[in-house]
Amino acid sequence: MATFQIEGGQKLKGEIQPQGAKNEALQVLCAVLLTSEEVRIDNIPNIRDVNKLIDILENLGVKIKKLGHGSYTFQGDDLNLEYLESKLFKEEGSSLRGSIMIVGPLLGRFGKGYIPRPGGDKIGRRRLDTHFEGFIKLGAKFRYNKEERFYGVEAPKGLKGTYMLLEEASVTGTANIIMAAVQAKGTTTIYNAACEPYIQQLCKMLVAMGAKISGIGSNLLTIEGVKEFHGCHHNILPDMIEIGSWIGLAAMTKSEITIKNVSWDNLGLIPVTFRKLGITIEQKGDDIHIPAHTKGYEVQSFIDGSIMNISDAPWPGFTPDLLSIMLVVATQARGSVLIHQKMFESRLFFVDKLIDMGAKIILCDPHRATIIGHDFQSKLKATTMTSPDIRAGISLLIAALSAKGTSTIHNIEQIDRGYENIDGRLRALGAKITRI
Ligand SMILES: CC(=O)N[C@H]1[C@@H](OP(=O)(O)OP(=O)(O)OC[C@H]2O[C@@H](n3ccc(=O)[nH]c3=O)[C@H](O)[C@@H]2O)O[C@H](CO)[C@@H](O)[C@@H]1O
Ligand SMILES: C=C(OP(=O)(O)O)C(=O)O
Repeated sequence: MATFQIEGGQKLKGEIQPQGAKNEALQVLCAVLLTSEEVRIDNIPNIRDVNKLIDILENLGVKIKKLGHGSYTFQGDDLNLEYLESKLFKEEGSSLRGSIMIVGPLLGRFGKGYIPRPGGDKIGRRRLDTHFEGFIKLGAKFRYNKEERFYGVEAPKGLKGTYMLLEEASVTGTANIIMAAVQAKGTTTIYNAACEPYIQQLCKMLVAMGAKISGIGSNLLTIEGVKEFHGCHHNILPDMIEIGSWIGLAAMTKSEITIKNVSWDNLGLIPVTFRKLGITIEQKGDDIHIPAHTKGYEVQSFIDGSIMNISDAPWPGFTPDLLSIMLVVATQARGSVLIHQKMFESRLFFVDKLIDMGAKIILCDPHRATIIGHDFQSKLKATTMTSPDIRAGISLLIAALSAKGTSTIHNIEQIDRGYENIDGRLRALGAKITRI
């Protein structure tokens, strides 16, 4: 278990280039399984979860060439499907959430797809029903080995297009079903589809490979199945969650930071939501400039004067992955705010660490926390803590960077799951952080 030691209270300054998006990378990497031709993907982030998925693809027999930083080619022309029933796959496949998305492409191409119960953040129940209900609708037979926690779907005679209304707009579920449906016979209509930029990017890549998809960007997708998929060249968008993390970090440490090439058009409500906390976000071309908030930032109120409430919703609503960061940034705001995490039931428990550091937070229930900001009148105090999940981890790191004294964060592998060389990039901005 690795650890960060952070000397808080340093002002940071400079430019940051966001990494490629983790959640998009996990989808488009699985899409290489659709074709025997070579697929090139650029801007792949060098993070733990993505590297684990690349290892899984390699063990499945995909030929992988690294062309340069973040650029790879993949060719799945001679796959080793026996790996799917091996002990190694049961270990590797269960270590991240994104591995679930190999099932859809494999089911469509080879008539079978298996997966151990996938891992990912321990942030509450994470069901897979949407994925498997979708495959069943497309004609697959489903089986689940409870003892081994091993899922399987099979469709030896191929998949058949159909209409489906998803029970939830599941991100990985929608991606998985799309990658199966593009290979099904006939037309599939998916209503209540998730439509995050990750999904839009996946659909654009699939279209470049030969798929026929309309409704991209909406929650109603129509897919005409095709037989052949070709190679393509895909470029991953900047990671909007990482961009939000840098915005929060800049505000809370009163630092002036420019985030380069953010793909502003794909940020949805992220800038508007940070502005609700009073944070100044300047758009300069496709960059975001955060000036030093020397006088702090003031929580806005609603038109009727009622207390600010920030909550998550499926896209184009505000992403749940930035609520932990919003919460930590609110601890130094002028004013109060209610953070409502509607999707995940265990994602707010990390606030006890912030309370230890002196933050004024009332955890109302597992989904809601009220934060009474300090307006920098009182600094958070350094402490020793353990990172419970990826976004709580980065939030605790932001708290430690703004705190008085030296903090220690254990289990930073959680942060490394989604943030590329976070300590090196922070040091380049002037932070005092060591990995031990
Ligand atoms: C690898 C990956 O891409 N992970 C992302 C993906 O996870 P993932 O695809 O696993 O998450 P889902 O979209 O399936 O759902 C996440 C949670 O939200 C709940 N839910 C979902 C949809 C809905 O309409 N209503 C609802 O309440 C689900 O019950 C579940 O508890 O999407 C999540 C939700 O944006 C993000 O936090 C994760 O970072
Ligand atoms: C919840 C997240 O990731 P995962 O779905 O991979 O666990 C996240 O990225 O915030």
